[in-house]
Amino acid sequence: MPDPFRVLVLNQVSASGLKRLPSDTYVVGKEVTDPDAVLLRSADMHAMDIPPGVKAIGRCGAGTNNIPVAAMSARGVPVFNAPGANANAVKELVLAGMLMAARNLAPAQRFVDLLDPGAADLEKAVEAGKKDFAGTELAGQTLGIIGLGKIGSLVADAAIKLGMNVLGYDPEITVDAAWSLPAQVKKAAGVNDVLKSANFITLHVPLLDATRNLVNAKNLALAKQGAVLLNFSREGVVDDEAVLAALDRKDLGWYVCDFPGSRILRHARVIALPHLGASTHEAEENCAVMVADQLRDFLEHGNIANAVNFPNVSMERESRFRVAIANANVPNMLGQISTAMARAGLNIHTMVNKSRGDMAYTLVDVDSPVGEEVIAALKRIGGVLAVRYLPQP
Ligand SMILES: NC(=O)C1=CN([C@@H]2O[C@H](COP(=O)(O)OP(=O)(O)OC[C@H]3O[C@@H](n4cnc5c(N)ncnc54)[C@H](O)[C@@H]3O)[C@@H](O)[C@H]2O)C=CC1
Ligand SMILES: O=C(O)C(=O)COP(=O)(O)O
Repeated sequence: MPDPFRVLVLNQVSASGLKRLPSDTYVVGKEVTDPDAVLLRSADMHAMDIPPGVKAIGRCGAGTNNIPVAAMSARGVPVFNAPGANANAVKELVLAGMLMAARNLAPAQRFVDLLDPGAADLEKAVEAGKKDFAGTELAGQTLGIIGLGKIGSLVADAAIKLGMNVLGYDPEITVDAAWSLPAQVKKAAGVNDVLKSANFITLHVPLLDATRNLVNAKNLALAKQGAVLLNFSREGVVDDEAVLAALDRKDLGWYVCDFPGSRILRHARVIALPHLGASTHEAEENCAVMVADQLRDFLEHGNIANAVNFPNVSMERESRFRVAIANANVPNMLGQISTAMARAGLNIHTMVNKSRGDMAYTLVDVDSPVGEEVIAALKRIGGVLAVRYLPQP
């Protein structure tokens, strides 16, 4: 009986997902030591000393900016995520955010909270107060969407159905995402174009060097007066100081965001939520199940689906003896790998090799057991980052 896989869990991950890792072959929990894999949501792994035995990381969500992806790539460790699994939850909260801003729901709620429940003129006070919270309807307004991936495209679809005009910008849109966009979405030339034209601007990009401070003092100066900015993306995508200045000048009407950094807390025109975008039972379950299944397929069979730093590679088992190799995407790796196997008298039954950027990944099924010396020889090949032997009973 092989040793069970050990999976360290860093956040509150849905039990439905954890159940996908059977207790006879997995030890899963928050106190697990010497883990083979880490499952998490938003815990910050940048400062963490990631144990050398970690073979995979599973982010039960979309964004991986909390994980040192480049360092994991250098170790040949895939970082899995759950594309689209929480997109509907975020879309619905974006709609809520637009409505909260358009209808002044936050100050209206505060007004009602302060009414005296015992007052004889309660109804009169309600009717007198409501004029301060009159708003606008969404239908007919223009929504600008920056980032048209899993979330952005769902937001576009919902906004069109609400009667909004939609303007989208995504310089790296995938073919699949482009196909899933409603035909009515108009293409913007850039962030400036979106800011100039939209009454509502919503951000759905990952936090990358290229997207840090994507919305800043320079482009906020172009915003339509009273425009509403929604940030369900990440804190660093927006320059908070610039937003505060734009709110104070009344250039922006509202800032709705899911990341209540210290600078924006308690501003009267900021609607801040505690990173709630993906916090629905459905999204938590979808993400955890998707990532746990991907992690299991990788740990047990070496197959890779939805790793942000690896190609998708999957191969049906054609023999009981499989070797999985992560290597740099440079010439002659396959030649060296097959030579090392041939030297040990191993016959390759079938193999698959794919690459993505600097990373390549190879699965090799051989006809007979693989000795430790072969695995050691494969590890010694320059450019090989990680080697795993995955025999089946
Ligand atoms: N508030 C919350 O709880 C949640 C926040 N998020 C955040 O939303 C982000 C997006 O999530 P998904 O839509 O699922 O990811 P996705 O990967 O499907 O879409 C991201 C899109 O952004 C585009 N993009 C990249 N750089 C861009 C740029 N400079 N300008 C315009 N577009 C650019 C990409 O081409 C891609 O189409 C995540 O990376 C995460 O940071 C995601 C889920 C929940
Ligand atoms: O999926 C994402 O990128 C999110 O921001 C959701 O984060 P969470 O899983 O709720 O900690």
